[in-house]
Amino acid sequence: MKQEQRRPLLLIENFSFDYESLDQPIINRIQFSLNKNETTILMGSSGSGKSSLALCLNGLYPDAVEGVSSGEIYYRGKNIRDFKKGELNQEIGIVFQDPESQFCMITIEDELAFTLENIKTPPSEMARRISEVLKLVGMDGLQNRKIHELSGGQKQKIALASVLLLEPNMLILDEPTANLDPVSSLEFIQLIKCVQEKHQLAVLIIEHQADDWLDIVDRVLVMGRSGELIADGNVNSIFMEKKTLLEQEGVFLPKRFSNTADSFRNFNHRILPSEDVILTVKDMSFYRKKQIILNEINLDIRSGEFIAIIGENGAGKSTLLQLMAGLLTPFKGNIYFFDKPMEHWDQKELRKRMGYVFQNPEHQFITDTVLEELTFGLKLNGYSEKKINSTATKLMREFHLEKHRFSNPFSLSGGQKRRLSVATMVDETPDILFFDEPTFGQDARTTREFMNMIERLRESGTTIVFVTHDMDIVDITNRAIVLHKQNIVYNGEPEKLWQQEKILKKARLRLPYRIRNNHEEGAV
Ligand SMILES: Nc1ncnc2c1ncn2[C@@H]1O[C@H](COP(=O)(O)OP(=O)(O)OP(=O)(O)O)[C@@H](O)[C@H]1O
Ligand SMILES: Nc1ncnc2c1ncn2[C@@H]1O[C@H](COP(=O)(O)OP(=O)(O)OP(=O)(O)O)[C@@H](O)[C@H]1O
Repeated sequence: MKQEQRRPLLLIENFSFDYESLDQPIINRIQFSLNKNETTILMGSSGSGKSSLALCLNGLYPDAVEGVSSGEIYYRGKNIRDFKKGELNQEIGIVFQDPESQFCMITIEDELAFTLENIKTPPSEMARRISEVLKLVGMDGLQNRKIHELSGGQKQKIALASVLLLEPNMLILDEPTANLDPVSSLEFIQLIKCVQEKHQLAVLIIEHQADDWLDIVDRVLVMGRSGELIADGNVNSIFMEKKTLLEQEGVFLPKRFSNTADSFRNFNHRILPSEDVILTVKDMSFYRKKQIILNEINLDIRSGEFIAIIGENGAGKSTLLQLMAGLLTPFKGNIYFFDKPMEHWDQKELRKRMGYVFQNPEHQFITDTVLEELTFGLKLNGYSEKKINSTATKLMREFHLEKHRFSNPFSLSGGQKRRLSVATMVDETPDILFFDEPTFGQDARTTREFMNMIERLRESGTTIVFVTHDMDIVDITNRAIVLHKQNIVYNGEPEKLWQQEKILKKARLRLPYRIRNNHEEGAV
């Protein structure tokens, strides 16, 4: 533990918080302090209130939401209620779970300049500061790019850059590596370590999977489902002594503390794909604004396969997924679904036979309640009310959304949104399901249940295609497809991919934990 901790930077005393729309407090009489020069990780099951707490800590809540708080929070000894509007945001920088919600300008440069203007940086210094911070987050030279045209991982890096410009004393990062490729994720953690050490920051990281953070974390806090703080201590004391409690709460134990880290390995190997090709990508190229994204791609997908599309941030994974699902049209070449060119399919029929889960769940929501979201597709397909109700009830139970039946989808927690977006696509059994990073933001229990559901879908004949950055999940698929520089650079069994050091390196991938653990030396 680092020294220099006289008065806590942030002191939280008997603090509770309720959303007016919910019948019980989300945060329940919690008490802790955060210190200068200390890195803390906050864990807890999905929906336990971690993001809500983060927003209370930097003073955005309860004012910005229909909610009520009690108890006190002090920053450097001063009650946060007594800070002027906007003052605390400079002291406590927060990178939101959904970085998109953080941006107000069109280009990267304008976004960062806007932040600098807010803190009254002289215009003559702006270009230098922007260039420096972009270099720091690995986005050098991309000043003029439009933010909405960035990949998910690139957006996350810009959100961090924007907060770093404020030079805060405390940094709150809500699932900051969720959309980063494996190597960017490790680099990001190192970046946080450097920034933390250089400025002696207090850092609070909200994460479901603590593994890669362990070396820089001083302290672990865990929120329970009842909104109480159920654990507060150092890494060893929490993950060794409170194992059972954490498992009961559905919190991921870091793999080095867990006996079940390999549990996914038993999945899927007994379900063998058939030889029947259901989808073919033929000589397909795709451009965005004259820039080539995918070049002459050829690919067959067989019925019953479980496929992972992987590669570095911005490699074109989501683009390929959307092309295969008929949501984008190739610039050149063709895509055939059951031997019929995509453009000849009737859209309604196609949507019935294919499901697509977007990287950002919010892009999928079209109604005002969870229940309506779940029944929307079923109604379109003309099912009886009885069938619609029973399917919606089953899905809400399976995805732990019963309590939120009448909640607005946009007010759900990150993990709940992700579960809802998946649930709306599995109301029937389509021929093929495309998932863009379906497991990010999930706790251990919901990830396990999700993977069980994937197995059931495969048993009933659905082909599954994932975009993922989770190499332990890639490890249990039938086939890994690696994208790099507009091309497929690997297309085959994951087991053989793990031996291709050069490909792993250039595509910024890592080995799965089981292999890293077997030969720690030289592991990627
Ligand atoms: N604006 C809101 N209005 C009403 N309820 C909300 C709102 N935001 C969050 N909630 C509810 O509060 C609870 C806690 O949400 P929060 O986002 O804080 O959880 P979390 O621990 O960060 O979850 P996750 O790990 O899934 O991101 C959830 O049940 C959620 O549905
Ligand atoms: N709407 C858009 N307009 C222009 N360019 C875009 C648009 N969406 C994505 N791009 C660019 O296309 C490239 C591929 O993006 P894509 O989202 O397919 O990458 P990805 O491999 O899924 O990345 P990530 O892992 O970060 O989600 C990136 O360079 C991205 O900046």
